[in-house]
Amino acid sequence: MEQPVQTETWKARSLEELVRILHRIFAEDKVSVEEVQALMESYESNPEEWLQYAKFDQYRYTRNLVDNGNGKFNLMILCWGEGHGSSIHDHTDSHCFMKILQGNLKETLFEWPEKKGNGEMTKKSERVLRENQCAYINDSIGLHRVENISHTESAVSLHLYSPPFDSCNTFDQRTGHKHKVKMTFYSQFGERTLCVSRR
Ligand SMILES: N[C@@H](CS(=O)O)C(=O)O
Ligand SMILES: [Fe+2]
Repeated sequence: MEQPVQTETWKARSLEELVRILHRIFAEDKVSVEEVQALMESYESNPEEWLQYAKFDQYRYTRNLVDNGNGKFNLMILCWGEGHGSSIHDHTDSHCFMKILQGNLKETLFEWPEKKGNGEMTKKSERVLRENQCAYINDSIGLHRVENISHTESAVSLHLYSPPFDSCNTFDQRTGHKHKVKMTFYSQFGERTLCVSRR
């Protein structure tokens, strides 16, 4: 008889412990999506532990690297000012976990456009993610847009991507046309990333 698959249930009591357990999980050959999602959800957000990474920009959401997961994953904190949102995008064939540390974020799911892409993109669903919730998406589920729709409160989220990636496609909602974009970190390990401009 088949044994039900036993996934471990962890409780991360701090951000540091969460990172430690993630390293252990991702050192294995096979990683269970449910296990990672449950682990991330088990961490009760404590601003004292993540404030050093939470660097906001006035104009758009920021991506702040917390840990590079020994090359297996990237863990980062995203800071969303009032009204900030992402464009519709994919996740470059990676697994994407998104946990809310503060505030609420609205997630809208879209279908992949037809090959050519020549018309309004199809909305599949939308939901509001609340503090401590952890959502999951990958390219086979679809595309999404994430927004802090609040006019009075900022939002902070913790994202894990595996394998790590540094570019993705964004999509125009009206036409479905896609556009490859490079993604950057606003800060890494708590230090603001230097912008070097070359001529
Ligand atoms: N995937 C996006 C954030 S989100 O809108 O899910 C990023 O890494 O910038
Ligand atoms: Fe995303």
